[in-house]
Amino acid sequence: MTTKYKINELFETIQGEGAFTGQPSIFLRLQGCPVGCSWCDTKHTWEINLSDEVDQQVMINKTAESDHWAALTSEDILAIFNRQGFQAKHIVITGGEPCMVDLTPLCTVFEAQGYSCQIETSGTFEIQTTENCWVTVSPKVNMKGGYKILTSAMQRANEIKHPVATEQHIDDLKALLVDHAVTAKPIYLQPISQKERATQLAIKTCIENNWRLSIQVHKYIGIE
Ligand SMILES: C[S@@+](CC[C@H](N)C(=O)[O-])C[C@H]1O[C@@H](n2cnc3c(N)ncnc32)[C@H](O)[C@@H]1O
Ligand SMILES: Nc1nc2[nH]cc(C(=O)O)c2c(=O)[nH]1
Ligand code: SF4
Ligand SMILES: [Mg+2]
Repeated sequence: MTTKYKINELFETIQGEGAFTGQPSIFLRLQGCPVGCSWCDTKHTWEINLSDEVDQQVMINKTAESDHWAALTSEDILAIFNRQGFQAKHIVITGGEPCMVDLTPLCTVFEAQGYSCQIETSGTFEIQTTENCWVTVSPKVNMKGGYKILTSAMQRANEIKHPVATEQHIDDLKALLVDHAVTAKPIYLQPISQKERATQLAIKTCIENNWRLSIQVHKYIGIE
């Protein structure tokens, strides 16, 4: 049977985070995440209720965040890209937690059509995707769901992007890098929710450690 993915949002915008910041991108937001970060931007994606399934057109036409999702195959998704006239050639698969499902079939189809793929993941599930896919791991420590960061995810990561608001978050990241033997990867600090104190902490810590700053550009310029 052809795999169907539960899609909460599908839109074209500018990537606002990490190494691809500034890149026109098509975003696919998958439904479902059990990790439970208290400051999560996308709490509307957490629960998967079968009663929240909607038609693809209803999902695409959403004007506000909701927990509605549509079940789509890779081919359904490609057909929507074409119908919408999207020009971006980079696809960001996020959520929710996209790595709860095997993304290999999806990324294989996209890459065969000339797209590059990127996954945004918490690193708490096995990362199943193509070799060329860019993987952004944003490790989550001590969250409500109790999920643990996998060493395989830290090793697969092309970049590590850590949300920070307190010194504890920096200490958590340093411990993770040691525990999972991570060396020579780009490390981004991302201030949580544009808070002034978090941003100052991130700037200072980036300079001290030769890490990079990711400031969720889309929120500053008011795009999706
Ligand atoms: C919404 S998550 C979805 C993908 C995946 N579950 C994850 O956590 O990486 C996408 C990115 O947004 C970050 N994020 C979520 N809420 C945030 C917030 N309030 N401030 C800064 N970054 C946030 C996450 O850490 C992650 O890098
Ligand atoms: N513009 C834009 N860039 C993003 N980068 C990561 C996002 C996410 O929610 O995963 C995101 C998002 O929601 N919008
Ligand atoms: S892992 Fe990602 S989607 Fe899940 S709660 Fe945390 S930030 Fe939100
Ligand atoms: Mg977002």
